[in-house]
Amino acid sequence: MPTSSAIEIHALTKSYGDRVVLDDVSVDVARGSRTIVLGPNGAGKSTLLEIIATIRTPTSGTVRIEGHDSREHLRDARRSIGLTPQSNALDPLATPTEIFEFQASALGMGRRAARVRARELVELFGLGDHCRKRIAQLSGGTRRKVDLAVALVGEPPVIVLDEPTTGLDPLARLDFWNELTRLNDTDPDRTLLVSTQDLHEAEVLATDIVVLRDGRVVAHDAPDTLKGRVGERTLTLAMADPASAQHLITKSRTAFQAEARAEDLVRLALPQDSNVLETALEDIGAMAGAVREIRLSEPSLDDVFVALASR
Ligand SMILES: Nc1ncnc2c1ncn2[C@@H]1O[C@H](COP(=O)(O)OP(=O)(O)OP(=O)(O)O)[C@@H](O)[C@H]1O
Repeated sequence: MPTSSAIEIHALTKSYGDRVVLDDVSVDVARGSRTIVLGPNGAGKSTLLEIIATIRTPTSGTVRIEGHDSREHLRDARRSIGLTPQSNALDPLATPTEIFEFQASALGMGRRAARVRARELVELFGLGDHCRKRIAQLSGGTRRKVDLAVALVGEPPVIVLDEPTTGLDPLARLDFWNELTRLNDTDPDRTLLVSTQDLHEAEVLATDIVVLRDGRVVAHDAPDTLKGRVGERTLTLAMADPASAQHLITKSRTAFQAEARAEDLVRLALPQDSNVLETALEDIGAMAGAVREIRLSEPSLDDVFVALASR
């Protein structure tokens, strides 16, 4: 019976000589998720992704891709996965169409099927104007799209991307993120596993986050759950005067507290999944004229990273 995990990693270890780079890593990546791997430089992100993509071998442990053990059933595991590597590895003198057709042939497609697939990918990624230019003539953002398209030639259900938007300008990044979410939205069973150093990228894309530190998994959860673990959502109100602040603290059914830095400020901690906010807003509504400003702040992935990824 198929499991709900697209990737199952069990007791994975990778050592180079005495140096342990991945230390007993066990993670299940949910099918259809966009799972982001975070961690400081040298944490082992690329090593983990490359082992999953079957281009490095582990020292011990197992990886299953869509149920295929990557040692015992390497061909099936490879067919289930597409990798967009960290650095741009495309032939600068080839055109996107040539690259797609070459990759399709390498996957065993006949010439006609390869041509059809190349045309589909040009269409899918809006590469019409670029498909006959050489890679060296394309912008960084367009090259990254070609990298992603290459990973998709064989329509694998799992796509692995190692730091996909490094070096792209903000608009090209936005465009690339749209492509990634679209891929996932159009096929809810398609799984994306992405490593990044960019916490904004993680914020935009992640349905799940894995935090690696020193080759170990120190957290694996939904972004909001991780944020809830390292901090709390807070409602802060600036009241018209200290008397109104005091009035709200005494009258509200919720636990508003005075803010030490100013007498007209009050704050309320908002636990996840509770109706404290609803109650607080009703109480605030009753004295709306006395409220100057309302601010809702949440812990961010920066807070998660600092708390979990740094030593
Ligand atoms: N072929 C190798 N031989 C020896 N050590 C290696 C080799 N490849 C990687 N390492 C070491 O393994 C550790 C993890 O490297 P890896 O590239 O997986 O980390 P990373 O989290 O992707 O880092 P970054 O964010 O800087 O890309 C690093 O200390 C690196 O020096």
